[in-house]
Order: sequence, then C-alpha cells, then structure tokens
Amino acid sequence: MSKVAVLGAGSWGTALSIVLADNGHDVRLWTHRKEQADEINATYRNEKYLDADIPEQIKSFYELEKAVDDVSAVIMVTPTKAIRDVCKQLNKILKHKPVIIHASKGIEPGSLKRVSQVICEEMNQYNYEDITVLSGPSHAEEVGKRQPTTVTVSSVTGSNAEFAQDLFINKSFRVYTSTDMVGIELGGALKNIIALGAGISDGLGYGDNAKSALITRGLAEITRLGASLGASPLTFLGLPGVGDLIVTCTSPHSRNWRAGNMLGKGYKLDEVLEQMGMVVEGVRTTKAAHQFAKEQQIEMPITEGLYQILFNEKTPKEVVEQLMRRDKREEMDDISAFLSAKFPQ
Ligand SMILES: NC(=O)C1=CN([C@@H]2O[C@H](COP(=O)(O)OP(=O)(O)OC[C@H]3O[C@@H](n4cnc5c(N)ncnc54)[C@H](OP(=O)(O)O)[C@@H]3O)[C@@H](O)[C@H]2O)C=CC1
Ligand SMILES: O=C(CO)COP(=O)(O)O
Repeated sequence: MSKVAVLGAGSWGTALSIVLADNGHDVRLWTHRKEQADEINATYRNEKYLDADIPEQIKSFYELEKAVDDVSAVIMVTPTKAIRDVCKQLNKILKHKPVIIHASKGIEPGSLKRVSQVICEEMNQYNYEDITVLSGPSHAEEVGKRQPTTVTVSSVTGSNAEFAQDLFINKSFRVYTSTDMVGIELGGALKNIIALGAGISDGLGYGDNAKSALITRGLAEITRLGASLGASPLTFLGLPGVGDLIVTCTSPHSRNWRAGNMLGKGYKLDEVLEQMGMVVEGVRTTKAAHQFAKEQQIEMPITEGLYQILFNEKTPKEVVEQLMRRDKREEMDDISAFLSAKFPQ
C-alpha cells in the first residue's frame, strides 16, 4: 500500500481521499487552513465540504512539506485558479519525485493552458509525460457515499495512467484509462460551461427539450474546440465528455448547474458566487474558452452566449433568442469535415 498526498481539502479532495483510504492507502489530506486540518483530525468530518465520515487512515495536514514527505503519489485537487501557486510551493520543497495526478477541471484564462500544462511549467522535475489526469462523471457527494462511479485516467504514456488506475480502482469506483490527455482534460473543463447553461435554462423554467439541446449542441462545440487542439472526437463520447455533461447538466449536486440556475432566476453573478461558497469552475473556463474561440475562429455559440451573460450583462432570455435565431445550418457539417480530413476514404 502507498503513502499518498491529496492537495486540496474541498469536496472532491475529501471524496478522493475516502476512495484511497478504502483501498488501504495511507492518505495525507492537505489544506491551506490550519483550523480545517484540526477539524478533520479531531472530528473525522469536513462539514463545510462533504457529508461523509472520514476514515481513520486519512490524516489532515496544514504544512505542505509534511504532507508530501516520502509519498509515492501527489493528487492535486484544488480549484484550477490555485494550481499554479500550489505547484510553486511544491516545487520548492519536493526532495523526491512522486507521481502527480490531478483531478481539477478548468482552463487558465490568459495563458489558455490546461492544468497538466500549468503543473509541468511550474515544477522543474516534471515533463508533460509525467502528469496524469483523472476526470469523469463523479459528484463528490455520491463518491463519498460509495455509490457506483466511473472515471477515466489519462497520461500520454500509458504506464502513469495504469499506476493511477491501480491506485484508485475499487468495487464502487471503476477507473478506465486513455492516452488522450487533451481530450480528457478539455472534456472535464468545458462541460462546466454547458452545465452553467443547463442551470440557466432550468432557472428560466424551460424544459427537457431545451436542456437536451444544450447538452447535444454543447457537445458539438466542445468537440470542435477539442479537435482543433488535437483531441480525438471519440473521447468526447466517453465518460469525461458525454458522461460528465449528463451528470453536471442534470443534477443539483453540480455547483455549475446550481450557479446557472440562480442566474436563470435573475441573480447577479457576484451574488451567485458569494452564496455558493464553493468553486464554480465554469465561470473562469467560459472566459478562457471564449478567448480561445475568438483567437482561433472556432464557432462556439453557447460559450459566446454564456460569456455575454456572465461578463457583458446580457440577459439569459436575450441569449436564448440569439441562439434560436442563428443562421440555418446542417447539424453535423464541421464534425463530418474533421472526420473526413482525418480519415480519408
Ligand atoms: N466536487 C466535485 O464533485 C468535483 C470537483 N472536481 C474538480 O475538483 C476541483 C476542486 O473542486 P472541489 O473540491 O469541489 O472545490 P471546493 O470548492 O469544494 O473546495 C475547494 C478547496 O480548495 C481550497 N483552496 C482554495 N484555494 C486554495 C489555495 N490557493 N491553496 C490551497 N487550497 C485552496 C479551498 O479552501 P477554502 O476552504 O479555504 O476555500 C477548499 O478546501 C475543481 O477543479 C472541480 O472542478 C472534479 C470532479 C468532481
Ligand atoms: O465535475 C463534476 C462532476 O463530475 C462536478 O461538477 P461541479 O463542479 O459543477 O459540481
């Protein structure tokens, strides 16, 4: 059994720690707040973030150096906006080279980098090939209750993904592997934009037709952006694509869906974020994807609409009208063009 450090003691870091503890690993759950470490160690609960009893093999640490001392793997699960900073701290203190697996879902605005790219940029000892991502339809609330969940782990060299698969897999947490890092990371990040949209649609009182359209056309624009960056379109039909779209667009467990729902009901973005008290990754990722789509001239009308609502004070109703009145087109034209360029007959 391994010593593993989980960096980020929010909902997902806590749920993944429970999976690892169930597999017999010695888990160090790192938080940047001393009072939270004290709460977890004294009560075996992390009340703000997850309604679950925390197994005794999990010890919470406030000092990063102690948390990562002698571990064979580091799982990075802070919100994406904190990843760069945590990596800088880690880079200064790591004396050995544990495997790094990240489970955060976002793209960095400005640099437009995926989380794996940010990690290897900040960590001297690590190359892109060293990083593994874990993603898929997985609400922390359900994982914490050991309800059946499936995810995918990916690294460009299969052996790191297989290490991660062995670390996490158990009878209620099934883990697949993939070598399409770009697709796996983008699927997990971009679905948050669509989940915000699905929440808005529900908040406006629209029904299943509208939500199904958002999921399906959302998948088309995720695939378009992903394919432009070298991801396989097939990846988006898997767990970190369609799977994660379904789980976040249809569930009140999703913070992105809940934030969108409040926006649809007329709340302002700053009110929404204040009330949520947890990370809503889709807001930042909308900014990043919008910038990328503009620069690369990729058609992403749902993302464009979300950007207008979040940052330009357009109302959700105005955006729905704008989406419904777009020029007529063939449904599959760009995906077919991509496939025939890639796989000529
Ligand atoms: N929740 C879920 O079901 C899933 C989440 N994810 C992804 O996992 C990532 C984390 O999400 P989640 O755990 O849900 O988020 P939460 O909002 O539940 O928790 C975030 C945690 O990160 C901590 N944090 C914030 N900033 C820093 C920092 N600079 N340094 C160290 N710690 C920091 C917060 O501390 P504080 O309490 O002080 O704010 C908090 O403990 C996201 O990218 C999300 O998309 C992926 C799959 C499932
Ligand atoms: O990614 C998730 C489930 O797979 C969690 O989504 P939220 O961040 O919207 O809660």
